[in-house]
Amino acid sequence: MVAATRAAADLLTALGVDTHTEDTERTPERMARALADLTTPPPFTMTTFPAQGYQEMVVVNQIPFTSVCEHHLLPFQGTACVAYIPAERVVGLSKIPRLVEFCARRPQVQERMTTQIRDLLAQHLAPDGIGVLVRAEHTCMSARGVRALGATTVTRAFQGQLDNDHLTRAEFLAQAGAGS
Ligand SMILES: Nc1nc2c(ncn2[C@@H]2O[C@H](COP(=O)(O)OP(=O)(O)OP(=O)(O)O)[C@@H](O)[C@H]2O)c(=O)[nH]1
Ligand SMILES: [Zn+2]
Repeated sequence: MVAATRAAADLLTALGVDTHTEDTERTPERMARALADLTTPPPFTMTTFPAQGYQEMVVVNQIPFTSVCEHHLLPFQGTACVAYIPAERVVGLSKIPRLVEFCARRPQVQERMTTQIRDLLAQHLAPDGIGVLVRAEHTCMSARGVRALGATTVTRAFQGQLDNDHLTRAEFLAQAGAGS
């Protein structure tokens, strides 16, 4: 963290921010820690169990996440809805928000985060179908630049039955609140 703290101090100084007041003398260190927290994926392991005859869609909705756009390193925040149709196994439910967090806590673009969630779930679980819908607000688009406060971006990724079967996909989109 020493190098990052020094770099943060240099950046703040270059921007004309005083880092020598009582309030701001530890700001470079806090800034370095905060940015490391936002850009370092936590460890991730998957736990699965036998499906025991369960064949219907499993939907985990309203999963909150915070990521940072790789263009401005500013946060984008929102929710993900992740669904799958089991083949042989089901996944430990908490592992789905953990998977979302694993994909979010790194410099990202929303589209790639969405497909990474799908592809990692496919790799670890091999289900019959996957649907991912991510809805987010980008502060690089609301707090600065175009200042489109309240604009939300929706991205989706599908695989297997959710990709091929329009009725199944429509059922997922209704669950994910895609129309709202
Ligand atoms: N597709 C995509 N674009 C993103 C995402 N996050 C940020 N961006 C965009 O990345 C683009 C970078 O454009 P540039 O023109 O290089 O940067 P800029 O001058 O800061 O652009 P403005 O934001 O329009 O002021 C902007 O249009 C951002 O809105 C994302 O997750 N997905
Ligand atoms: Zn951005």
